[in-house]
This record gives sequence, structure tokens and C-alpha cells, in this order.
Amino acid sequence: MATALRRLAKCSVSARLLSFAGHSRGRRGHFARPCTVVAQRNFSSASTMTVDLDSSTGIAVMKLHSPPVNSLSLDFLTEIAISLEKLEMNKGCRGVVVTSALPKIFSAGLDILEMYGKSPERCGEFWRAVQEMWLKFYSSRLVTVAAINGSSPAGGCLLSMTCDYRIMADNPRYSIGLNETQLGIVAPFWFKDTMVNTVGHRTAEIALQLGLLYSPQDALKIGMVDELVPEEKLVSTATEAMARWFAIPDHARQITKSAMRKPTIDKLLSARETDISNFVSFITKDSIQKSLKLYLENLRKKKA
Ligand SMILES: CCCCCCCCC/C=C/C(=O)SCCNC(=O)CCNC(=O)[C@H](O)C(C)(C)COP(=O)(O)OP(=O)(O)OC[C@H]1O[C@@H](n2cnc3c(N)ncnc32)[C@H](O)[C@@H]1OP(=O)(O)O
Repeated sequence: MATALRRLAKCSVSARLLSFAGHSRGRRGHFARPCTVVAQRNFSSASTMTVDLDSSTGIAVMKLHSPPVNSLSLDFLTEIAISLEKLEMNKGCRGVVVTSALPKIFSAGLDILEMYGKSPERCGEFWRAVQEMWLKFYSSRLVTVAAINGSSPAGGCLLSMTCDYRIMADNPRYSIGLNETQLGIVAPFWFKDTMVNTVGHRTAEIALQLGLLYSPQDALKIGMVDELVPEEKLVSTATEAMARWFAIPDHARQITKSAMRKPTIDKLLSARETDISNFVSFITKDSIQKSLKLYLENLRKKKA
């Protein structure tokens, strides 16, 4: 099932990117075959998330639910990407709010177990899925709002930074940032570019080198998130925020979004295979595997 889903994701992303960049050969022709989408309220049958589309507002809410911490495994990444793809293809959908169904955690980032003790082939497949999710969100025609209702390190932060707007629960126990260096690993260039595009070069440089995780208040100060609200108001504020974006004609907003993001997207698209082989050779190094092992042990010790 997951393999079939992954194949489906692979075949449709490039078509959508072309379409979004204004080079479409005709939307219907491209998308009708691989995915059949019917307007319906509950959009996802995956157990790891719910996607509810309100057809009266055009807003979908995607709630991630992969206990214990919404870590992004190969299968979960694929399901997220496919769910977004389905929404993309639904003309009744104009925006999506991404949030977590788990308490206290938006997403713990990439699943470290996917990077530890795995074969090079599997690591490569995993990394392609990470790229795919990023490409889909970063190039989405939809208005994307992250409602960050818990901690959001590394890949979790990346997912939220692909969105057009971020609202975080104002709870000092939560944190957000790209903390890769703390694990002894390195955020790849497109993670770095997304961060630079969000908070600016100087702030990104400090944040990335030190692997900083920010409190919501500090994340607001540096522009990593756009708004803080009490947790119970998060999703309602996100849907309200959507109204501001919906007030702009879709085509004008979409072309502007594409103009802003296309250079960053093209950079990855033109180096995709090299990026995968760089990742595989980096992550399978003995020294990196040792760092990951230590990090995992520390995570477990912290709990004991
Ligand atoms: C050239 C360049 C090339 C490129 C080079 C490579 C680039 C790689 C880029 C990497 C990007 C990433 O996202 S790397 C991932 C970074 N993520 C992190 O550092 C987050 C680590 N996790 C945490 O800080 C915490 O778990 C947090 C999310 C705040 C939740 O804390 P809690 O106290 O609620 O929960 P915990 O008890 O810690 O965790 C519950 C269980 O989940 C597990 N767990 C937690 N996070 C996990 C994770 N990300 N992946 C797997 N498992 C995880 C714990 O081990 C526990 O397992 P059990 O003990 O078995 O129950």
C-alpha cells in the first residue's frame, strides 16, 4: 500500500510544479488520471491523520496523528504529501490548515529511526520522500497555514516554514527551530534556504550553527512564527487568518507566491539526485551513525 502511494506521489508532483509555475499542459489532463478526487468532508482514510474539508469555506484542516510524536517516517511523509496533492486537485479547496492531533507536539521532525541503521537504498527512498513533501508544500497553489500546537523541532519546523503563515500556541514549554547541529547532523541547503527565506540571513546563520530551538515568544521576535495565540484559539485563528489571504484574487496571489519561491524550488529540483546521494553518503558514515545513536540514547534516558 505504502509503496503504491509513494509511486503515486512521485508521478504527480512534477506535473503540479509545472502547472504552478505557469507551464501547464492543461491541469485536467495532468491530474485526472493518477488521482480521482471526489468532494467530500473527510478527505483522508489514513489512520495517521484526518483531513476535513469544509466545502462552504474552502478550508481544509489537516490534523497529524502519528503517535507518539508525529515523527516523519517514510510512510507518514508519503501520506502527508498525497493528502496535500488530493486537496490541490480539488477545485473546492482554497486553503489548508496544518496542525497536530497530538497533545503538546506539532511534529518531532524527521523520524530518526529512518536515518539510523538503515540500508543506503532505504535512506535514499526516505530522503526522496522528505524532498517530495517539501516540494509539495513549498509550491502549493493553496493558502497554507501552520497552526503549531506543540513543539516543532527540525523537520517539524521545516514543515511549518513551508507554509504561507504560522500561528503558534503561546506556551513557553513548546519550542521550534532547526536543531540539526545538536544531533551532529547538518541541515541541507534547502532547509537552510527555507529558513533564510523566513527569518533572513543573519538570524538563520546564528540559528542554524547553534541549532537553536526558540520559545514561542522568541520565535515571534525573529519572525519564525507570525502570530501567537492561546492554544484553544489556534485553529479558529488560523481559519480567520485565511480570510485575509482569500480576499486576494487567487491567480495574483499564486503567481506572486511562485515568483517568491521558484528560485529556491528550482535549486532543489536541479540538484535532487545529487542531494539524495549526498544525504545517503553523509548519513551512513560511521561517525554520523554514532552521533545519532547517542542522541537516541539520550532521548530515551531523558524519559527514564
Ligand atoms: C550533506 C548534507 C546531508 C544532510 C544531512 C542530514 C539532514 C537530516 C535533517 C534532519 C532533520 C530532522 O528532523 S532530525 C529529527 C530532529 N528531532 C529532534 O531532535 C526531536 C527529538 N525529540 C524531542 O525533542 C522530544 O521527543 C519532543 C518532540 C520534544 C517530545 O518530548 P516528549 O517528552 O513528549 O516525548 P519523548 O519521551 O522524548 O519521546 C517519545 C518517544 O518518541 C521518540 N522520538 C522523539 N523524537 C523522535 C524522532 N524525531 N524520531 C524518532 N523517534 C523520536 C523518543 O525516543 C521516545 O521513544 P521511546 O523512548 O521509544 O518511547
